[in-house]
Amino acid sequence: MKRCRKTEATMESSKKIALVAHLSKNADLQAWAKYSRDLLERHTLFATGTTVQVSELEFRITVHRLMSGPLGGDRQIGAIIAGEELDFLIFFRDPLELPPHDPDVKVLLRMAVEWNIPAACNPASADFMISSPLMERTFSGWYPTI
Ligand SMILES: O=C(CO)COP(=O)(O)O
Repeated sequence: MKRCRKTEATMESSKKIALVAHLSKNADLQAWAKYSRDLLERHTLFATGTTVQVSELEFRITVHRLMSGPLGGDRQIGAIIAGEELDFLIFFRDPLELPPHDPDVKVLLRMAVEWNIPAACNPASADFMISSPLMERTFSGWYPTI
């Protein structure tokens, strides 16, 4: 199998962050976003359909709206990753229930791993990652190229 080469990439101090939550985890994301609002507002935010409504309405955080997850939102985030326009993924998944678009979820998480995107799938991981000193400065990592 052909392997990818890794090419250096730099994240700026203002990160591009995608926020996603499955329906049963919207309350968790809401609570986490409220707690982390001051940190989040320094960055550029993207969110899928329902998640964006929760974030904008409750906390007045401006986010770039993507499609709802079941209608292609996860794949849109994957495309943003492939376009080298995403630095960070916060995705509160429901581990107990498979959504109808589970294949899309798997692709998104696979892409986050492959593209070396920090991905937090629960509030504690998100807390540790958003409070990292690396969030406030440029960071040199790598991304895959064939
Ligand atoms: O289903 C999702 C991610 O897989 C999230 O989609 P919504 O934000 O539209 O609920």
